[in-house]
Amino acid sequence: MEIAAVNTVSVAPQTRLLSKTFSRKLGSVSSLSLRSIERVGSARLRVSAAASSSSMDAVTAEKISPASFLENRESKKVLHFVKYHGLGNDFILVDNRDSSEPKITQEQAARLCDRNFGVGADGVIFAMPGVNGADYTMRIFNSDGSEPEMCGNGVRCFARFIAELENLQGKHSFTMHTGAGLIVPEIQDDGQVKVDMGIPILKAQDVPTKLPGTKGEAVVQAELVVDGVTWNVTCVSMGNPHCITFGTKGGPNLKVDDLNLQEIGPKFEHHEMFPARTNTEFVEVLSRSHLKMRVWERGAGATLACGTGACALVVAAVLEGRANRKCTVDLPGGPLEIEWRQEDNHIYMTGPAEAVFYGSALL
Ligand SMILES: N[C@@H](CCC[C@H](N)C(=O)O)C(=O)O
Repeated sequence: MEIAAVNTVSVAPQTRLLSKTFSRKLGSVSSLSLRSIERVGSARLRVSAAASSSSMDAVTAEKISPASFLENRESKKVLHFVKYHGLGNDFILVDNRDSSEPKITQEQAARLCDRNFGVGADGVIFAMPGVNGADYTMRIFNSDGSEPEMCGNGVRCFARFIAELENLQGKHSFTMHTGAGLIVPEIQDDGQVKVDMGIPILKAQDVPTKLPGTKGEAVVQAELVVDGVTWNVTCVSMGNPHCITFGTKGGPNLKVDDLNLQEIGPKFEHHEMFPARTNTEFVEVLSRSHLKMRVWERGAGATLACGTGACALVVAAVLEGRANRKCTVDLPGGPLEIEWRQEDNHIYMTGPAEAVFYGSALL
């Protein structure tokens, strides 16, 4: 894949996403990076030099180059996107409301997610028409191209993306169909998004894990041998599978900063006990209402945050008697507020989601 630096491209006139409101909002983002991606033919991908500007208003009338971008910008080959992140867990959001088929393939998504040869992201999210009475459908491809059932940080980004597309102001909630069923995000007055993440799944075969149940059908503080070391793990599905550990058998409580995630993460992800692979959360208990975690995500590796992971680990901490039902979870990218509510058994996650740049890719 050949990379060529090209002049910064302003795609504002071509994208319907850049409403006046959106432009104004993006304008308030400091050090905004604008990128434009162009793939020419099948093998070449061009990435513009990232432009830093203290305000969107300063990014005006830039030279548009190369010519092939101009030629193709109105054609079907152009993919317009907006990049969002939730605590550094970053996604390319695609307005797919006119079709129930994703606008790009899983292979194309993996190429766009590449941090050296593409836009760079932990995944691509498609905002699609709703099914079964839901307002919208969310589908997501991981950065390796695989398709997970759910994504917590992605839901918050999705909600903010929909609010921009539909020009919704203030507090607003809607329903989303996902691979994990119906999910209900609510945008708060302060811009944070509170999400009803539904009921955690604990039955071993539904997580799925081949580990035998230790508390009825649930896998709680079970032993898992990884690379010759016995870890204690609890398995929870939030629609997608999670393996949560607070440390090794008989070992001290985890100090998550000391972990070599790149080495240990893949060994959990591909462990034979997880037939659908797994996300893994390594957790340090700071107090009964304050937990700290690092995550190795299935299909994406070490990320700065994982919303479903934060929910799953609070469930695990409660089941293991380590924490209360309402916790602050510190992730590498920042904190999330999580509550596993006794009354309805649902988990609620509250946190931010921000737009960071928009662009176009020629496919
Ligand atoms: N980061 C996400 C989870 C994304 C999916 C995950 N990699 C999987 O394959 O299950 C989140 O915020 O929940």
